[in-house]
Amino acid sequence: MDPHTHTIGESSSPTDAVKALKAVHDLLNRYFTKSTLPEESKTPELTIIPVASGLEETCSHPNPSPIPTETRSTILSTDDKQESTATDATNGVIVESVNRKTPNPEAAAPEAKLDCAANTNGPLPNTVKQPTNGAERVPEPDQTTNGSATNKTGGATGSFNHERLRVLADEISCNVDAMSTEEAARLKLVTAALELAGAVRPPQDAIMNWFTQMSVVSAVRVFQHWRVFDAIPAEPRQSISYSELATKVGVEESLLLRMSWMLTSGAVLQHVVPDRLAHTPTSLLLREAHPMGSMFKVMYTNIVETSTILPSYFDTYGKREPEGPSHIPTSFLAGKPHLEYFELLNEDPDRIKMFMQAMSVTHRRVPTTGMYDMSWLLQQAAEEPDRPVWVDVGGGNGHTIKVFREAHPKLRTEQCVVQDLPEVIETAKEVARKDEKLKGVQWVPMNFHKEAPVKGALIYYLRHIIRDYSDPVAIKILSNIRQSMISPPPAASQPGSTSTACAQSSPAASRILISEQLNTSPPPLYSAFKDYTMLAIGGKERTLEQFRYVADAAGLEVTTVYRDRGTPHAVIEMQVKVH
Ligand SMILES: C[S@@+](CC[C@H](N)C(=O)[O-])C[C@H]1O[C@@H](n2cnc3c(N)ncnc32)[C@H](O)[C@@H]1O
Repeated sequence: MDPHTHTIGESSSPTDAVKALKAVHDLLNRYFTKSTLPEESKTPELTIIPVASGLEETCSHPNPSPIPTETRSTILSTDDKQESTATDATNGVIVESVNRKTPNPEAAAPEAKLDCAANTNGPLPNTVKQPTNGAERVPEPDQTTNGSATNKTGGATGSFNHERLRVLADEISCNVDAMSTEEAARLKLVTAALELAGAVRPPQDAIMNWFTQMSVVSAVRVFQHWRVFDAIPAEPRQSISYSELATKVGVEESLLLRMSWMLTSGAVLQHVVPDRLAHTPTSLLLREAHPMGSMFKVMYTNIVETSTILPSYFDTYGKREPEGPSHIPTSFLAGKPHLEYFELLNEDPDRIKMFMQAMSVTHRRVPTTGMYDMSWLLQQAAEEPDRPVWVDVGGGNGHTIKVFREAHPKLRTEQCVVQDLPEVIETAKEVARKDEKLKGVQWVPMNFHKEAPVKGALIYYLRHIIRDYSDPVAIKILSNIRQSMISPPPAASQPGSTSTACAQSSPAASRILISEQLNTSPPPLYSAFKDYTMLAIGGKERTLEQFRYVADAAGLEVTTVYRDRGTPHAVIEMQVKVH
């Protein structure tokens, strides 16, 4: 074989991975069926905090059916002061209708009835408990994609919960066959494997593992800065010698070599015998042009760089949640504490561009469409053709509207509005001029801390907005929108409107849809990390109870929660409080 060529990911093809996992499973099974354990591994049992993961139930289904990502049937009957919950077994969305006196119009639609018998997948991993009262019932989300919690296995406490380890081994086995075709199966497998690895790792190794991860992260950031990832050939089976690469990026060869070792041993790059370097699928994502490369830089600043000033930040502002929107850890780090996070980003055109590029990867991990029942909305939009239907508050360059329009072509651009900061809108409008899919969209510059200029829209959509802010700031943003929700829609207030349909039906009440993570308390690792990154910018991820708190303080109430099954993401619907 030509030593200068190789196959990316050669050592870990899917077939090898499957064989390896099966072998691990067999080994573990043999190990667990042994009646005795070595004396030294027997440590006193410690208290284990139960955190439901849903893995146990999943395991009764070795080959779950794929979860379609589009369209969700819904709901629900809505009784006074009573919550109801249903799981759309076909499509994987959990819908909760909560605490609303007025029945939802869509609840009566026959096609909206949930048919649990149609669930051919067997019981869902996150079966929801029946409600007891309005405040208590917060069903556990499917945490299988959210990271591991070794306290379930007892590994982190120095003892082992063998039953849990068996469940994990089964989980790995259950999902091995399906993982190459089903994203949900792959995620479950990865999560179980991580938890298993964490559980069988001695505590010292766990901490040593943090050091290796810190070193990998540090070396990645330096290589990004030197543009090393862009200097390595990206074509399959290509590599570059260390000496050629050193010349290309202008770095001493011996230094480049040492830094590369961190990344080849960390499986970020691939060493090709005898003296060459090649990309892996992971390092390809870290190149300049790739959104994940931008996301890495954003996270590096918000987590790693910010961590260096967090102690002095809290010494300065007090050991409490940042109130924001200015005087937050990231602006303190930048030496410009008077700025808000987005003011800081907007100061530097390259930085805001990088941020926007980074945000585009969230669509893969964080579902945008597919959770909310759009059928009633599209029907209402047709009945009120002059009314603004979809106001995307903090909608950036219209990327989310585009995703919705692709999924729901009946959503007319003329009824869609994108609102954002004036500088963002200016650029977005320019770009959108060449984009057929955004033709007709209205672009409205605004500041959501001060106003909500479009009155009486059917939906005010806030994706990844509220979580950027503390409770007082979130309450102000929601209160501003509430003011516009209680103002009449333009069609109703404009005499001589061309709409005839409008005259036949009364305008539906405005709703707010908040699309972001819905936390549990305590959250699993992946959700906790996201909340931690929000702390750096003065924001927070919220539980349902915390959403209810900000809604109530803004004169709103949470009416329905549409929870995605595969991720901790949800759409939280709010309406103006009626009592
Ligand atoms: C985290 S991004 C979310 C973008 C988009 N909603 C999404 O889900 O991808 C936050 C957005 O809020 C906008 N924004 C920040 N501060 C704002 C303000 N005071 N008024 C209006 N928009 C603002 C930003 O420019 C940015 O587009």
